[in-house]
Amino acid sequence: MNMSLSALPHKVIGVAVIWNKQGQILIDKRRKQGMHGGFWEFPGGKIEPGETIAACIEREIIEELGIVIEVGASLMTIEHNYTKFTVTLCVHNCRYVSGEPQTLECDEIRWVTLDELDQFTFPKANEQIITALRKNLTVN
Ligand SMILES: Nc1nc2c([nH]c(=O)n2[C@H]2C[C@H](O)[C@@H](COP(=O)(O)OP(=O)(O)OP(=O)(O)O)O2)c(=O)[nH]1
Ligand SMILES: [Mg+2]
Repeated sequence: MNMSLSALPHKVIGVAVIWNKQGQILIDKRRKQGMHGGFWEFPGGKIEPGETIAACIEREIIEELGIVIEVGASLMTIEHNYTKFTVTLCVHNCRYVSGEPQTLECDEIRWVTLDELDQFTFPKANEQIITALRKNLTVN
């Protein structure tokens, strides 16, 4: 039987590319269970009804990592179809402000350089984000 994409759940996610003063980016390793368990990601999560993207990203980063950031410009918006759901990733560049990152909702946290990103496994949709960061492009 042919399932249309529209039959799948759709998630709209605010995603933070958080830069520190050393030019490193913060990534976290998702917990083992579920789809994309054990993958590395840029922190973020679902946008709640009535919430702006910036407010979502700020809230998610406090909830997941316990740190304060400043949400900056949009880097890009990505639509991606996974087998069991579809996502819109609203990716913003952000600046680290304060606090020590804590593994409140993930297994591991690292500050990495752009060159080091290859050493980590990300979900498929992230290829576009990493390419854009490397090219220092601003899309959308
Ligand atoms: N935060 C984040 N999510 C990403 C990235 N790349 C990517 O494909 N995603 C996808 C994977 C997840 O299914 C989704 C983020 O969802 P989430 O962390 O808020 O929550 P979830 O879907 O794991 O949990 P649930 O509440 O639906 O059970 O977006 C990324 O770099 N960062
Ligand atoms: Mg999340």
